[in-house]
Parts: sequence; structure tokens; C-alpha cells
Amino acid sequence: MKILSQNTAFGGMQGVFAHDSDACKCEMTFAVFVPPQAVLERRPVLWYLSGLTCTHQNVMEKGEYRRMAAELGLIIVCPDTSPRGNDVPDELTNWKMGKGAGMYLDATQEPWAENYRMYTYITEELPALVAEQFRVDMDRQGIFGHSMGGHGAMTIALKNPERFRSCSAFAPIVEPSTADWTVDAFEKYLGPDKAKWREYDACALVADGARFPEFLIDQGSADSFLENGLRPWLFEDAIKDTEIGLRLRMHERYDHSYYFISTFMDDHLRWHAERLG
Ligand SMILES: N[C@@H](CCC(=O)N[C@@H](CS)C(=O)NCC(=O)O)C(=O)O
Repeated sequence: MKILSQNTAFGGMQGVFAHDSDACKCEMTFAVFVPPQAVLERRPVLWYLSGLTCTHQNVMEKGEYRRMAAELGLIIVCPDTSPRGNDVPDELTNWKMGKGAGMYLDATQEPWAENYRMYTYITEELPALVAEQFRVDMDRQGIFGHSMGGHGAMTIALKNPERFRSCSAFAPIVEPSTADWTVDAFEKYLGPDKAKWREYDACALVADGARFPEFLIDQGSADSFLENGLRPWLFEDAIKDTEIGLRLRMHERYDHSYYFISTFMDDHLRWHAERLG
């Protein structure tokens, strides 16, 4: 693992690191905030998955999570959203596909299958590296994210309920297999057989029997992607006859940006801290 930067913040450390990824077959970059408490003891770890067009950097610069994470003693890991580098396939003029749009799935179709294995990267390779390199308590993990990353967090929690104790999302794409934003990418990454898309779709996963105790979702009413991309009411419908808990909060006047995310960031960190102990 290479250290790209390390800066003291709120008594802890904000670092950016790079490593050679076996899953994605390229160099991957990620950010980690280590709170001051982690000098003395293992602390819970919270995974933040970012949205379309983002790298590890957007939330690090605009998410405003460090003060509260330091107070609560949470380690925050912010991975990149796709494989990177000149050898990685991309669609240069399409921000909803390829680099910056990994969709947190393992692609099965050419030319994507070789590098676009973000599900394996986020659930296996990066946790192993983080467990080795930082003072994390891997029995206390939570996951959250924004937009495409909200989709990632919810599907990963639903598929791994024994691993995560908490999950929340800002403006998540709850049904990517029918959303304007994501259908094209799902078809290119996973092929035309829509049955194969279901394991990466929060609503479909619930319909197929996946369970997670409860979710917190914050959504801005002035989010221009609400009607065609995000549609949290579909998840509300999906869990109706289940024991899954949902705290869905709509916020008038808030849009899709990091101004919205940073406003409710403290609430999400507290939500996770209460469940991670
Ligand atoms: N580029 C797209 C918008 C993409 C977008 O809003 N991305 C969100 C995640 S889905 C984001 O976090 N963008 C980066 C940022 O705001 O820093 C557009 O122009 O319509």
C-alpha cells in the first residue's frame, strides 16, 4: 500500500492510499479517516460509497464528516467508484458508464468483466487490506453511500446482513434495473438477461427474500434525479410486507449535491454509531 497523503484533522488522520488491486487489475485509490481514539483501541469502521462521476475525493472534500467521526470514534473508508487507468475500458463521453460508474457490481460482459469487479473489491479485497493496515474492529461495520453509492450500500448490506450492523443512504438509486440512470450500464455490464440484474437491485433483492434489519434514507425533494433515477417510494413499497425497518426522510428544497449530503452527514454518523456501539 502506498501513502499518497496523510494530514492531521480533528486530532485524527485523513489519509489517501493506493494499492494494486487483484479484483480490478489496476491501481486503486481510497481515503481513510482514522479518529483519535484509534490510537488506543480498535474502532468501528464505516464504508462510504460515492455516486456517479465521483472518486474517493468528493466526499473527503465536501462531505464534512471528520468532526463528528472524530467525536464518535468512527473510522471512515471512502473507496473510488470504478477501476482506473489507461488500460481500463471506458466510454469517454458517457458519465453513466465505465470509469466513475462501476455500479458496485461484478461485470460479466466483455470488455468490462476483466476490471469492473467493484462488488468483489468492496466486499473482499479492500476490507482485507483495511483490516491489515488500520486499527479497525471488523465485528463492527456499517455501510452508507450516496446515489449510485446508496444503491451500493443497500445492496451490499442486503447481501451481507451478517457482516454489517447498520446501513443508510443519501438519495439512493433503489431500483437500478429500471432507473433511467442505470439500465444501460446494467445491460452492458451484466448482459441482456434481466434475471441476472436482480442481485444488484435493492428492491429486487427484497422481493427475492434478502433481509436487513433497518435503513435510514434521506432524500431531497428538489433533487432533479428524484423521479427518474432515485424513487425511494419504490423501496418503501418493496419492504411493505416484511420486517425491514425504514426511516425515510424527505427534505424540501434540498437537491442532489454535497450541500445536501453534508447537511445530514452528522445524523447518519450518529445512526451508525448507535448501532455499532
Ligand atoms: N454529471 C452529472 C451529475 C452527476 C452527479 O450529480 N453526480 C453526483 C453523484 S450521482 C455527485 O456526487 N457528483 C459529484 C459532486 O457533486 O461532487 C450531470 O451533470 O448531470
